[in-house]
Amino acid sequence: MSFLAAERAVAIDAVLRASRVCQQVFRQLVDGETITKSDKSPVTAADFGAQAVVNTVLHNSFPNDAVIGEEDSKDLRGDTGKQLREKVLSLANSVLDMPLDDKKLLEAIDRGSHPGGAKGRMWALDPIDGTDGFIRGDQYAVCLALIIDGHVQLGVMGCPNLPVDSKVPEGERGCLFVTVKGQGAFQRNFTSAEETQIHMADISSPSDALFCESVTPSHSSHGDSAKIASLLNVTKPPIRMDSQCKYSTVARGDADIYLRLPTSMHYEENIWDHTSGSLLVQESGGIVTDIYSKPLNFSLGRKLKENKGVIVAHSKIHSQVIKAVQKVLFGE
Ligand SMILES: Nc1ncnc2c1ncn2[C@@H]1O[C@H](COP(=O)(O)OS(=O)(=O)O)[C@@H](OP(=O)(O)O)[C@H]1O
Ligand SMILES: [Mg+2]
Ligand SMILES: [Mg+2]
Ligand SMILES: [Mg+2]
Repeated sequence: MSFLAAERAVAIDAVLRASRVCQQVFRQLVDGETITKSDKSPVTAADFGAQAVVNTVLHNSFPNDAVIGEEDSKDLRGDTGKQLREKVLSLANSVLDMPLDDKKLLEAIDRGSHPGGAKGRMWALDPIDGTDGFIRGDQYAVCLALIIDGHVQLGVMGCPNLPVDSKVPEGERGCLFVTVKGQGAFQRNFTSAEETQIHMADISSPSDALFCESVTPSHSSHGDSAKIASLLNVTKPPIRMDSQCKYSTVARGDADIYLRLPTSMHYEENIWDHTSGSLLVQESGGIVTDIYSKPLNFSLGRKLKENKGVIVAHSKIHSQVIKAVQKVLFGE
């Protein structure tokens, strides 16, 4: 059996089930069902349901593994959380083989509270990355990755709204991206287990590149990215897309550069916003660093404490992109 074959199969199963939860919620989502968290970001029943489902599936196969997950059960507890808790419970049970009760639901969600670190096996989970996109009906992703001794070894990303073939945007939607370090990057759809290897587009000059970046300007500076594009003589307008679908879009050759440019030097990126996506790009021919050209360091806890921003490009042009980034950000 190949390296991490069992983990790969379990992670695919977990992400497919969690994606079904998200799709169900979207069909039923009504105004007023979004909670605003203390950092002003949104969360829905689907974020909690997807985290409960992934953590339950992982626990059934790998009970000793730690999980670093975005959500916690605070908003689902007590009388005030009863209505949401019931909804999340019924959603989770609709895709699980063995039903959870209230207690097991909350426990499953809170198994995502691991602090992270440099030693051992730990899964990083973003039950919905791009919750803003999810609420709008745009792109979002269920992102799960396995980190061993501080290095991402396996990544699975479910993108329910992403067209299977970008040349047929109105065609079938729902892509699953799977990668194990050293084994390449693969795409399949939600309805068949057949996998196709993906590669970044072979590009030799940044001027031919297509950029992608966040939709929300507070997540990545649109102004700085326009200056970088102009310095690199890029003429095509950027693709704006929510979530780690940006990484998968670059990995399968539909865009060439992903820039995440800090809007504040105080913001620390969450590891779950980059774990599966960064391995996917590396396994399809790209380089992922921060704005200082440092590799992303996933061994320092729940945040990328020693990195600022993220710069993704094909290995042939990454150093030229970094030069332009540094010129615009630091005048170097
Ligand atoms: N200030 C700031 N800077 C950078 N990143 C931030 C910031 N604030 C929040 N977040 C995180 O952004 C995650 C969503 O990123 P996206 O690239 O999808 O942004 S966007 O939706 O396209 O605007 C989002 O992930 P989810 O909460 O999982 O959606 C947040 O973890
Ligand atoms: Mg969030
Ligand atoms: Mg996220
Ligand atoms: Mg999230």
